[in-house]
Amino acid sequence: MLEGYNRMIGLLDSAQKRRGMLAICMMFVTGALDLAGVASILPFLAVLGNPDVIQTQPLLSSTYNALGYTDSAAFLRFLGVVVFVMVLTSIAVRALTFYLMVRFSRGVVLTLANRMLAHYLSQSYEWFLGRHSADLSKTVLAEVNQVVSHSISPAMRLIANAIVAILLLGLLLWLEPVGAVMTAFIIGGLFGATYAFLRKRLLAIGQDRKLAVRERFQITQEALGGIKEVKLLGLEQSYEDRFLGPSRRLARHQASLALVGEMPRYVMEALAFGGILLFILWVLWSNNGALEAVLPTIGAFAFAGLKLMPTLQGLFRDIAQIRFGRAALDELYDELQSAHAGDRRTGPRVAPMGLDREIRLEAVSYQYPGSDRTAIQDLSLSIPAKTSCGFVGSTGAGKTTVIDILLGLLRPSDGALLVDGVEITRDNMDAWQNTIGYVPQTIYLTDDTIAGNIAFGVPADEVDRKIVAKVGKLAKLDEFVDKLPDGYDSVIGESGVRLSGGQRQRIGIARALYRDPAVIVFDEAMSALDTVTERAVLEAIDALQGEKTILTITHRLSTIIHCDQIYMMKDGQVVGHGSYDELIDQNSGFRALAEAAE
Ligand SMILES: Nc1ncnc2c1ncn2[C@@H]1O[C@H](COP(=O)(O)OP(=O)(O)OP(=O)(O)O)[C@@H](O)[C@H]1O
Repeated sequence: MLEGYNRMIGLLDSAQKRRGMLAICMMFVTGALDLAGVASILPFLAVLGNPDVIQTQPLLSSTYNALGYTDSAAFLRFLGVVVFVMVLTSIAVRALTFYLMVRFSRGVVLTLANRMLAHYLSQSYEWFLGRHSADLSKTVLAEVNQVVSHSISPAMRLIANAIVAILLLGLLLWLEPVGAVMTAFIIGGLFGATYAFLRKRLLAIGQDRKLAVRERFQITQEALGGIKEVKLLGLEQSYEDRFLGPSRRLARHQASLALVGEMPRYVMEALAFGGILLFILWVLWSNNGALEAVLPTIGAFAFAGLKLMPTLQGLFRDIAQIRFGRAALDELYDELQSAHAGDRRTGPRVAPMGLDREIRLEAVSYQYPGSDRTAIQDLSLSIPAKTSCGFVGSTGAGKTTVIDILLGLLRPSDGALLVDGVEITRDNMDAWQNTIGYVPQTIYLTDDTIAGNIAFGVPADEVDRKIVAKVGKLAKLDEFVDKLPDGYDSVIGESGVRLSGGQRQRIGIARALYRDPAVIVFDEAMSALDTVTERAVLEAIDALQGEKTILTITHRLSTIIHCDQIYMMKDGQVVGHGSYDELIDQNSGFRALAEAAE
């Protein structure tokens, strides 16, 4: 339990720790005011039972005289008003505490979710290769809520309620030590035994809840992400069935937790009722049946018991919730502790380092994390500035890995990436990456205008229209855009103009060109295009020859016919190098590829 508390504190920043302390204090004040309400009943009941106590009890008689009362009925009314005001105040403070608590917990959800997302985004690209994106979404969107509602909030209530319970028990002890000790033993024993019995089970269902939530995220992402295949293969029912399993488990565990939290209440109500009856009889017997003498004690005991019951019930429910929430808390905490930060770009955009002479890979090897073989072995190559270079090879040859190394997304396990003779390290990585424009196989379009999509990531009011028009022309996008009623302001994406594959690809090229990079990487960018569209896109690329350094990886030889040099790859190594014609002459593997493509 203590370790759990330490972990929760570790998740909060210092302002939240302060606010959390304030909320706990307020919860305690609420409890204490409740207690004061109970205590204020005492004199009221005493006077109600026997008005003579006004004279015999020193505190009552001095108040009575100080306030100038002459009539005990009027004084009783005054005591009634005092009790009522106490109760009202306690209700008002309770409402304020509730508000503070809600604000605090929502605030923690907000900042923790942001912190989690920032933490993920700051991980290296390599780190993401071993992760399932549904899992990361789950932690940011669901687990943060879970940790706040089932760990942090109950833990705070627990502290405040524990103090109130101790005070209430103290009051009972003062009123009637034997009865109080018996009450503490019976109720404490009941809760203790129930918790001991359920401890392991609570932890287990908390763990399985986490797995069920993960499965739900994965199934949803799979079904909606691959909707085309799901529809074509008629997999709707199968996904619905798969989703039902974890959903049922989740519902069952939540219901179990709610039941566990409430369980002792029913037994306790029966016990408390019987206990109070027994207590009255016992107090009467020990006072020889003088009811009015013991009425205040019985009344206060009953009231304090009435308050103590929900407090202890709340304590038990919170302990059960914390146990149930432990799996999610541990996951979030470990997640924040484990992965290292450092790949995050902060501050203003660094100026591109540019490229004057060459990009060079020197004896580079790369092994994917968790893989037992090297994807790239001892690879050396040189790409002069302002030339074009193609990478070909069958699937699994290592083309993507080489490009990811050139992009600085993967760090060589051995060897180095040099740009104009300078090794690319963590320190100059931003400047190198800002030198590159990247065109992937599938262009990710946002629900924005064409101009917004070209100037991807630039705030709308900072988009440079002249550059948009210039790169649009270079990417051969202008013919299509000129026909649209709103031109570059036409909205595309989910709610706008539908685009063909070639048009998407040309938006991708314009996007890569927007920041005027010295290097452009085409990563299978033509694979999904038909040959006519490919030719049109290639014309756009041709226009860049001699201006930019162009790197292309592809399966299709037609894409790289005009490249200045081509690297043919196999099993992570270069097995052929030269111009298209040279390779056709000299490399049988390349010839076979070319023949297969015809
Ligand atoms: N994330 C990964 N984890 C482990 N091994 C990987 C990973 N990605 C690729 N590999 C392995 O590295 C080798 C090179 O893969 P790479 O993706 O670079 O080839 P490629 O030539 O680009 O293939 P394709 O044309 O199919 O994209 C392959 O053997 C592949 O199985």
